[in-house]
Amino acid sequence: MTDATVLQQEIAAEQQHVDRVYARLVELRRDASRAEKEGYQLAGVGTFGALVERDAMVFHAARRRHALDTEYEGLVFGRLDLATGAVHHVGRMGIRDEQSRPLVVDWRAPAAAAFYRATAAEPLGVVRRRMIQSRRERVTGIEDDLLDPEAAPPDMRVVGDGALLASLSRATGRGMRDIVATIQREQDEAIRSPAAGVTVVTGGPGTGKTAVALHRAAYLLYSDRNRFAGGGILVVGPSGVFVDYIATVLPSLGEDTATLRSLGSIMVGYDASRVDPTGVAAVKGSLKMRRVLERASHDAVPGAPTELRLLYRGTLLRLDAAELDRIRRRALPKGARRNEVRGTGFDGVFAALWTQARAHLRSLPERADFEAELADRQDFREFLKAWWPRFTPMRVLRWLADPDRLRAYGEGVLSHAEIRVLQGSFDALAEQGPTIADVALLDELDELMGRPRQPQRRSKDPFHVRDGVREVSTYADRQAAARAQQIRRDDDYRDYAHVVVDESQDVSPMQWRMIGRRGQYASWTIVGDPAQTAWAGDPAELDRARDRALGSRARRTYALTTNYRNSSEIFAVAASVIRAIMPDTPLPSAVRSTGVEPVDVVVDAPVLPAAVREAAEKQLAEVAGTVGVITPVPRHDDVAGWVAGLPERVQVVTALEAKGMEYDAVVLVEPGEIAVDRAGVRTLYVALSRATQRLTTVGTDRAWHP
Ligand SMILES: Nc1ncnc2c1ncn2[C@@H]1O[C@H](COP(=O)(O)OP(=O)(O)OP(=O)(O)O)[C@@H](O)[C@H]1O
Repeated sequence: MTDATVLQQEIAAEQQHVDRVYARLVELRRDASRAEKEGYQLAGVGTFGALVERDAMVFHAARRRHALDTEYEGLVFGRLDLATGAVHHVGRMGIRDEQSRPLVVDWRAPAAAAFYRATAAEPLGVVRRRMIQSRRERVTGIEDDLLDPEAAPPDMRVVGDGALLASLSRATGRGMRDIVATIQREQDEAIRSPAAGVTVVTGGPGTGKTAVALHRAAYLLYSDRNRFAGGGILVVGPSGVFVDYIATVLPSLGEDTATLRSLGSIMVGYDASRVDPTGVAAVKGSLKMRRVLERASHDAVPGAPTELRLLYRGTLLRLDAAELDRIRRRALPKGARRNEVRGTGFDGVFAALWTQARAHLRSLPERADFEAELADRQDFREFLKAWWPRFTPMRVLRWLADPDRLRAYGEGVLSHAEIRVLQGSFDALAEQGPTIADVALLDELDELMGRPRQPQRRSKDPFHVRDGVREVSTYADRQAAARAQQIRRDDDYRDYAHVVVDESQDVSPMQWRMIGRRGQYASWTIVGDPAQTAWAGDPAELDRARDRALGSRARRTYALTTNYRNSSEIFAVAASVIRAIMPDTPLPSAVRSTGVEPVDVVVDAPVLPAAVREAAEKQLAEVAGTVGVITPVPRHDDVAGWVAGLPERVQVVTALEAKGMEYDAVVLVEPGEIAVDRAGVRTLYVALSRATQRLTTVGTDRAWHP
């Protein structure tokens, strides 16, 4: 029998099983829909117990049906033949037949762990591991590993090779794909690490840290759904571009309950994408800023009235600047939150006016009436509003655009050089909104000042209350509400059960404080690579801030060692750049070779635009997937103009936005302008390690190359 015939026969055998699974899926879907409807009909009974039962039934049925719909594609992707003779099929979700015998084991279940972990050296009871590739319901290919030849029955067939390599060579789309079918052993160990404490995953470029972090979120949701779906999982990435890139992975695994946020959008109401130059970001990210902001949050309001003059029953009552200052300071001792003690400040004004009135006026009403009289006066109310307004964090941060205020707040905390670095960096706040680094400052101010009291927002609740039980009016409402119920949280929700921080090497000390506020009761997964950090500040301070956010929780560290993204030719260039400044940093080994060497183009400045465009066009012709054009931050808009009109597969991003991203081909513009200092060299290392197939560097200077 030829190899091709054997393969066809094995495919046909797997197809039979897959057909059974999909037939069962149709039944399960029907059952789930029926359960949803029956749940609804329980409403007619009207007892409290029945209503609660109905809520639970409809909710679970809706969730199950949703999962059955989303995990349809590639549902079964693996098979284990065990030494005991047992056979398990592994897939995106667990499915049982009518007698409750497993047809598919969920990839996160303990029984599936061997699929990812068994090796020839340590087969874990597995004789043959089979990867099943399919397109919708059709099995298209099979790849086997014979792990324990001694235990193999004589008729066992082994077909194909290189499932992992085949999957790595597929073209890159706009979003990251899930790797559920080809998770490697060292990755699996990190994914299934215990839920408690802190799991730290390190590894060089392309080692699957992001993929691991996301699959870990899915694993935690599976292993303890009540805790993690109930409390919520927050996934933090560096930029909006990155969050878009990873946004589809969890839904593709049937999970849509995690909250994804970039560092610029963790705080409610902001979605920053502007970046500061690295020197500015280093000062803004430093813990010294806490003291600077604390001073700002206690300072007098710019342009506020410096005296109060009130004509009261023919007598002038007057509080001068010194008196008002004294009242403010007394109401706002160190550590007090300005928005929360506003009432105390007003009480101070009333008290000072009362003292004066008593000294100058012979007949006076009761004090309460005196205060009521004043409070009724428009001019007095306007004074109070201007003297001690309700503060938003943005309002106070904008004060730092004033050089005198910045100098006063920074005095003795920041060096003169640091104050100079910050000067001007808050000027664009009003017009362009905050930078990513500013958002952590706003969050700190929010914490320092407390919230202005806001009118309670009426939430759109589809339920109404009947006999003390929440009710909805229509079947459609109930379905929608049942699905939305578990992900409906307060906008400013902070009590996450788990926090995943990706690209953690770029989280500044101030940003660790911002994230830490959202994970005080959480367990954590921290993923990163110190060699890729763009942080130009003090590394020891970074460690301290991270340690404080994580507290005394126990830590486990996992190191990933294989680069699955870059061809070995491309990674060799990236590696030479980082070795020049960090000779001892452990580097992963790239598993795939394409035989295509990266190209370095050096041109004169006037022809740079044409050379960049030409390089992008060439790569479009050579790869089927995405082409990333990576630029120094200040050049982004110019370069976008140079490649305007090229197909959508071409994406222009700055070297900072390229963090965590992946493209089939990369055109890297002016690498020398990125590698201006040590932090810049690390950023260049990131940019050079984004491509799976092709890399062209185009610049006016080749000195960046070690
Ligand atoms: N086990 C695997 N099977 C198939 N593909 C994988 C596997 N592990 C990682 N990959 C692929 O390798 C690429 C890199 O993965 P990922 O982006 O998670 O790496 P990373 O360590 O976060 O990289 P970086 O630090 O450079 O941002 C992705 O395309 C991912 O799908």
